[in-house]
Formats: sequence, C-alpha cells, structure tokens
Amino acid sequence: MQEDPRKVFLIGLTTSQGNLDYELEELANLAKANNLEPVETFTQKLERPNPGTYFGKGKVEELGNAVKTYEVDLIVVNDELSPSQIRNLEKMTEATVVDRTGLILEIFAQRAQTKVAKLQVQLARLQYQLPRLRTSMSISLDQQTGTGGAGFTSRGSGETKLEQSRQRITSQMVHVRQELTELDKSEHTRAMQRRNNNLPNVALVGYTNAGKSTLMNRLLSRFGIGSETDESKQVFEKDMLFATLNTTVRQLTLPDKRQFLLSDTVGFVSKLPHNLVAAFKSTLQEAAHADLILHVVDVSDEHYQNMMATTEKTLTEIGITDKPVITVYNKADKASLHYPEISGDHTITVSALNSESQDALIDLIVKHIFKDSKIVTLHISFDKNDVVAQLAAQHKFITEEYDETGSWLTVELSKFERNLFQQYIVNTTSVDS
Ligand SMILES: Nc1nc2c(ncn2[C@@H]2O[C@H](COP(=O)(O)OP(=O)(O)OP(=O)(O)O)[C@@H](O)[C@H]2O)c(=O)[nH]1
Ligand SMILES: [Mg+2]
Repeated sequence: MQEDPRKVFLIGLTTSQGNLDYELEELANLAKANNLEPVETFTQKLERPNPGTYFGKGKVEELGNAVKTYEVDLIVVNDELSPSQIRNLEKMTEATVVDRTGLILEIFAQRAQTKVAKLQVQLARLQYQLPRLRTSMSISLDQQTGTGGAGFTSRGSGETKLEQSRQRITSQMVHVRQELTELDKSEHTRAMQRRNNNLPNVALVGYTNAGKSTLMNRLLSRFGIGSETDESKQVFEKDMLFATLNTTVRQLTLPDKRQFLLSDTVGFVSKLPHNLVAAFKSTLQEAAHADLILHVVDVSDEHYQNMMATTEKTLTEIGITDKPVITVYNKADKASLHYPEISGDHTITVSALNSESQDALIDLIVKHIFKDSKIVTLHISFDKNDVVAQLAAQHKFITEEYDETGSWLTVELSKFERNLFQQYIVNTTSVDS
C-alpha cells in the first residue's frame, strides 16, 4: 500500500530565459509521481542562482522559517544544484533538499523494469551521487540495487565512511558499465538484423505521457503480425510520467502487405539530466536510425507548445536533427478539436483511440516512407520461383500473368527493392501519391 504523500516545498528562480510557471507545474507533477505533495511554492527573481545557496540570503531565511511553520522537511528545487549548494541549503533550512535531477532519477529508478533500464538508471544515479556523498541525496549504498526508490530519507554518510563510499561507488560504476556494454552488444546485433531486413523504420518520440505507447498498441492490434496482435505483446501504457523506459520495436504489415518497423521509447521532460540522457543513449538509438520520426504531442495540455520545444531540444541534444518528422497532435478528443485532420505533409491531429485517426496516420506514414516507390513490371522465369515467392510475401501484385517464358508481374517497389530485383525489371512508371 502506498504511504500518505510527504509534504514538500517547491522552489525556483524567475529568469529572463526560463518559463517558471510551466517548469513549476512540471516539477509539481514530477514530485507527485514520487508520492510527494507540494504545499507551497517559493520563487525569487534572480538572473543566476546564488553560487553558495541558490536563493539569496534573505529568501533562504524566509524558507527556513516556513519549514518550521509548515512542518515540512523536504525542499524540491527546480534546477540541478551543486553539491555545496545542497549542503548549504540543508544546513540553513534544516530540511532535506532534493534537486530536479535527483527527483527525475528517483522516478526512473522506481519505473525501471527491464535489466537494461535498471542498469542505465543505476549508472546515472551513481554518477550523480559520487560528488554528493555529503548531502542527504546520498542514498544508503546498501539500497543501491537500482530496483526501487530510496526515498530521500537517509542522511549523508559520516566523514569516516566517505572515502570508502567513494570507492564502492566507483567500482560499482565500472561493473555496471561492463554489464551494459555486454547487453548493448547483443541488442546491437538484433538492431543490425532488423536493419538488414531493410524495412523502413518509424520512431515514436515525444514528451512523457503524450500517448506514444497508446498509439503503438492501437496500431499493433490492427497491423501487428501473428502473435504481435496479442495483448501480451503490447507495450505498457499508463497515465503517469515515464511509463516507458525501454525501447520496443515491432513490425507492422498493412493490408496491401507493405511492411515497416515501429518503435516506442522513453519520453522526455525539460532539463532531462545529462547523466540520464547519456545512460539512455543506446535506448534512444532506435530513433537515431529511424527513417521517419513521429513527434507525438498531447494537444490537450495547455503547455503543449513548451512540451514540443522540450522534445525538439532533447532530440537535438541526442543528435537527431535532420530526420523527416510528422507532428502528431494527439488526444484531440480531450482537446475538443476536430480529428482526424491532416494539414500539409507533416502535421496530423488525431485521437489515438479512434480508428479513423489510426488509418489517417498510417496513410500519412506510408506517403513518407514509400515516397520513392515506383510501379514496375518484372519478368521472372519459372526456374526463379523463389523470387516470386519472396515478392509475394511482401507485396500485393497489381497484375500477374503467366506464359511459357515465366511470370509477368506489376508491383510497387521501393528504390531499394528496385535495386535488389533490378535484373528482372522490364518496365518502370512513377507513382503519384
Ligand atoms: N483521451 C485520450 N487519452 C489518451 C489518448 N492517447 C493516450 N491517452 C492516455 O494518455 C495516457 C498516457 O499514455 P501513454 O501511451 O502511456 O503515454 P506515453 O507517451 O507512452 O508516455 P511515457 O511512456 O510516459 O513517455 C494513458 O492514460 C492513455 O490512455 C487519446 O488520444 N485520447
Ligand atoms: Mg510510453
């Protein structure tokens, strides 16, 4: 059973660059995801954080007084703090201080299900903890299994144990990295095999809770192959932050037999910790190799434009800059917008739950990934029946005729396939789509 939420303060700086309202709302959601209940918010207008104490002196005193009055013993900070800022703030307010990075790392730690995700989170946490052993953020190393949230309760390690702890963390980091490298190798092999299939690769990306996994599941239940339409093969979807922490790739087959791969992956949030982005780099590789990105947006959220900017920024950070993107405005049902609605080649408004929306999205995807398709006529002699079988497995023939010299087939082929079957092609016409 879940305990009662613990009361916390949120604190943040108003700068000319940031958008504090949005960031604080996001921070409140991150706190709630950690079973914390924000009771009061403190903000200060400062261009840069005070290097020693984050807030200025007067504001820190005010905060310290409020800690006593409200009997709150945990303060959540909207930015990543230096170890000394955390220490000073803790000393001056007599409360435990958690920064945004620490909070996000905790949520990831609680959500991680697969072995790879657990190791990735563990690595990011260890990297984060190493310089922070003298703050409350240092979680008892015995709890450092990467399985559950440690919950910001334990005080920092004593001075005498400090060096010991440092060494343990360092050696754990080495160990986790080794394990990840091993697992990465086998995943890399699988990814290469998938790429060798030469099916187009489409990746769902976007802010956390936008509906990526829901879209994946709805498309899978209609176009998945064989057992992939089974519920057991569905990915986890839920109304919570960071429901998905791993990457899933599935093959979809359309009624005309054309196929492509669809991947679902971890969602984004502002100021996603660098350690975490680095640790999840291999998870995000699938998007890096995509032929087409579907940027899923929860258009029913009043901050959806900020969320889009956050996603775009994160994509740039992980080096995904020059891919074709379709923006999928999702949850149109909740936003009372008309759906499905396509505007131009790169924008569609949908409800993931609605089958017309799914069809419209599929049409738009097809338009992008098969855009270099052409209708060709092939002539294949009878001793090459395996080639006919190979084509038949992935295509619906537009016409097929047989005479004493072999088969005459007209079929729509991608550029890659036209190269592959070049020797059989007798005639090519372009397709308008
Ligand atoms: N009303 C409505 N709800 C939706 C729609 N699409 C998704 N949802 C709900 O939104 C919540 C989040 O959906 P997910 O698919 O888990 O979101 P996600 O983008 O995979 O989130 P993360 O894995 O956390 O990044 C779930 O409760 C879904 O049922 C939609 O089109 N309309
Ligand atoms: Mg998801």
